[in-house]
Amino acid sequence: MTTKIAPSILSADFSILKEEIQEVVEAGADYLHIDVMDGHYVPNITIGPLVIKSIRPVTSITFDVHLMIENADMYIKEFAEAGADIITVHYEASPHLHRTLHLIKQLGKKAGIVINPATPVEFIKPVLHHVDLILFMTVNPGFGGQEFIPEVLDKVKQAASWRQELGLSFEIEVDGGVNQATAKLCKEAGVDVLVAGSAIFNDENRMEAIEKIRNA
Ligand SMILES: O=C(CO)[C@@H](O)[C@H](O)COP(=O)(O)O
Ligand SMILES: [Fe+2]
Repeated sequence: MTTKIAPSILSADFSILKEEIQEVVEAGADYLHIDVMDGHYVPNITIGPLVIKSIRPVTSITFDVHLMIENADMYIKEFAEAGADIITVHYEASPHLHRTLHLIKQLGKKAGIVINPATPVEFIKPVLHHVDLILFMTVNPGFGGQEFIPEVLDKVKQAASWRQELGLSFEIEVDGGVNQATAKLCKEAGVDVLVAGSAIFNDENRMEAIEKIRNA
């Protein structure tokens, strides 16, 4: 199966966000990765449901919404109604994971769980049956343009092997520092979806940037 590419709009030019989105969609993106940061869970503030709602009519591409917020349960319905397709919550910020994942699914959306580079993959084993996607952060969340942390790939391999053993079908996604070189390592480890922000939006030729990562 070919690797899916999810451009992260965190690195887009927000003054022309509509055009930036249209460009990566036309260039062959599979998902649009949307980073939501609250200034509490991570030291940065980005976009909320209002922006997602306003870009929803621009494209029918899958909106992959990465929540880096505290009290996610309070806002999930709003993100679902705004147009999210996949809603991913941080293990580290979700004290009642089963409840949170159930809430996302009840709203008819795909449920994802994300763990930081230093969080052991064993911590999410109890919820593997309840997720559609596992996102492995390959940088510490908060900013684009950081350096890839290769140790995370051992966790990716472990998740891929559990998936096979348990007969599950969740997707494995990585996020942070993905470029042509690191994409190759990710693919070898068993990654299905590569998020890339700066490597795509800092390249004038978005189609070429996407293909370089996809075919790494
Ligand atoms: O969630 C995050 C950062 O917290 C990411 O989605 C970044 O937007 C990835 O950016 P690059 O590392 O690819 O530049
Ligand atoms: Fe992200």
